[in-house]
Amino acid sequence: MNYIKVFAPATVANVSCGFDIFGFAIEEPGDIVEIRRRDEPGIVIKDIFGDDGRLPRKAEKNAVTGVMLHLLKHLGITDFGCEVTLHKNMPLGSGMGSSAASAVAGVVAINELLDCPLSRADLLPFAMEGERIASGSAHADNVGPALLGGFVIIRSYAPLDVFSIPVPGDLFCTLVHPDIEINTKDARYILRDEVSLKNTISQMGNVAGLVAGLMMEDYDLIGRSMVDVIIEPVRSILIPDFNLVKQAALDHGALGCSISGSGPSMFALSRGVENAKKVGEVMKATFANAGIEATSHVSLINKGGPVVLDKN
Ligand SMILES: Nc1ncnc2c1ncn2[C@@H]1O[C@H](COP(=O)(O)OP(=O)(O)O)[C@@H](O)[C@H]1O
Ligand SMILES: N[C@@H](CCOP(=O)(O)O)C(=O)O
Repeated sequence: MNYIKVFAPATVANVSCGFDIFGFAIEEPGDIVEIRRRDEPGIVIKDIFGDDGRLPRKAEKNAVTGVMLHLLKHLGITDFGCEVTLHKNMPLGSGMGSSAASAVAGVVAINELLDCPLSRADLLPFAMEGERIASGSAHADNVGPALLGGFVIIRSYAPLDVFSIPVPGDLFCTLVHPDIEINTKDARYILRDEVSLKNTISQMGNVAGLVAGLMMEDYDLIGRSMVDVIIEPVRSILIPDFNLVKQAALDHGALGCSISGSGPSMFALSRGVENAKKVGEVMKATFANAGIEATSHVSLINKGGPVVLDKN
């Protein structure tokens, strides 16, 4: 095989109460990566579309190619050469798992081109290195679901223990991106190191309730459990009119609403596609009242993860 083209989806990380441990993939948007072999060894970035020239062109500095270098090193391959084209289909610093989509598409593509020496699940630590390149932190709650699909739980980072759980069939995500930028690195820096016992107890109850709600298809329990007393109060100040946008979503039937990843995107979960669309409209309108343009995506939870679009 000389050429491959791979799609990897956007993701919603944290899912309110599960900082660094919960995430799910959505259907669209997602990044697309093309890799073509070349005779000379080394990975070069040929083109990046959709980033307005902002992403690093040096292979080791870009999440899409940095993960490829990590994988080649692990496999002891020194003579491999390729050109990489990245189609960046979502904004940077969006809270939609933009860097993760690139990293996952990149690592899946090169693994396929090498005839799959590793399983998809075994690619996770390499995809996490893409997050380290992007934000200085190798969190797995975006790359996990982008790679494995579905609603993913990171039970432990050391050792890495990651798995997907079932979700109700009529559960829809509304993801709304206001046109501002927040880098994950900055949004992690402002978090406090210490958490009170009271907040820990409250958060643990909601984490347990959300998992149980998803697995038992109990929509009310899902909604009651989408409460984050630790991270949301700190980060929401970075998002203009956060409380109004959240309240608008809840007033129009969302089960729950919170920050997507480190923001500025916000997500809501709803029962049924019509409800999810309505919630998207009111969230966008509330941002518009604050003078902020926003775009929305309504999606089922994407159970498939990355897709090979073409190869030859
Ligand atoms: N392929 C890539 N796609 C997106 N961001 C990348 C990529 N490679 C490196 N980065 C860097 O990662 C940062 C954006 O990632 P992050 O802050 O986690 O945002 P997001 O929430 O959108 O993933 C930017 O500083 C960007 O330069
Ligand atoms: N758990 C991470 C998730 C960051 O998600 P992103 O989509 O903003 O990159 C965090 O909250 O820092």
